[in-house]
Amino acid sequence: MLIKDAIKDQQTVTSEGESTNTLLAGVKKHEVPNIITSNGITTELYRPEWDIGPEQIRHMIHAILRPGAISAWHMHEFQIDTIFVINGAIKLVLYDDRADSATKGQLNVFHLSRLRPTLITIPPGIWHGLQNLDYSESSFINYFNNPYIYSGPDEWRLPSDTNKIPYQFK
Ligand SMILES: Cc1cn([C@H]2C[C@H](O)[C@@H](COP(=O)(O)OP(=O)(O)O[C@H]3O[C@@H](C)C(=O)[C@@H](O)[C@H]3O)O2)c(=O)[nH]c1=O
Repeated sequence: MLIKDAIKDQQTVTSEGESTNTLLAGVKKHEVPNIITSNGITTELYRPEWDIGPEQIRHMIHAILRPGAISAWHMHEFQIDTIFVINGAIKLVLYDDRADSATKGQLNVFHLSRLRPTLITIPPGIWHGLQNLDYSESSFINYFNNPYIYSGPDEWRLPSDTNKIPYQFK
């Protein structure tokens, strides 16, 4: 007889290894191949004709997270973020609180690593948080459609342990 609290796994990936998760409205995911070369690895991160990222990259940052570190929660009114993990392993959690969104109230959780190079584009209005899952520094680049405005950043925040977002980092 099963132990009372046992929970049966549901499908999480297809036979092609694709997540069965539905992306939040406007969120885009684009895997990019590593080109193995005679001297290393080359990976494209932006092409204007891809259906990912902003029309034009107008700002870019490289952010390093210390082991286990959390960077949450962020939201932008006009900035489109495109995240690519450069090294290590990072959990990216998205939460849709947009009043008119078909996916309002829903979450996306991505486990990102250089082992499966993936670009994630986050539209304005989507709350997002990241956590370094590794035991050493992990880092990501984030390229934007707007330059960072030092005098008035397009940046809204909630504490990483807020109860306003139905997700708790551990
Ligand atoms: C984003 C950014 C921050 N800064 C400064 C402002 C502040 O003193 C310091 C840290 O700022 P932040 O906490 O915003 O940077 P960071 O901790 O890297 O957070 C970033 O996380 C990702 C997920 C995002 O969504 C980005 O918009 C940004 O908020 O760096 C810049 O000088 N230029 C920039 O482009």
